[in-house]
Amino acid sequence: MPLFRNIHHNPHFFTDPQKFDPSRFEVAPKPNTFMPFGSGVHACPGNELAKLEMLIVTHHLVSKFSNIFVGFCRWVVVGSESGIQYGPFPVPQQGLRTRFWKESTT
Ligand code: HEM
Repeated sequence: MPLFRNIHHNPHFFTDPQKFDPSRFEVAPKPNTFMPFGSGVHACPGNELAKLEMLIVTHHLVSKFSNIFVGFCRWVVVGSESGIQYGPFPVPQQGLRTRFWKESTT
């Protein structure tokens, strides 16, 4: 399995590769420089399911816990927002504890 993290953080392909900036993956600088789900015969078979789940979660966050027109969110990260652990994929260290709430807009 290629070291995807090394490719995604390679300074030959990306300027300031350690900076959290997902937009740099919008257009891959070269073929096979953005492989979040791997490639080849062992590429992730859960690819489409994972993307669908992320879309659904984002939909609920935006439609139930924020208002993009007024510009507010009803969620906040509780505790540390920094720190990454690799196992081997990067995830927030000790999870990303978040508080959500609902309130009346009237
Ligand atoms: C954001 C979510 C996910 C990411 C980033 C991800 C990423 C990956 C990567 C990088 C690989 C290795 C590919 C390679 O060796 O070239 C992999 C393999 C695999 N993934 Fe995922 N995956 C995700 C979600 C899922 C889900 C939801 C499932 C199943 C429901 C799944 C099942 C698998 C399986 C079974 C393999 C092994 C495939 C093989 O070795 O033939 N993954 N995944």
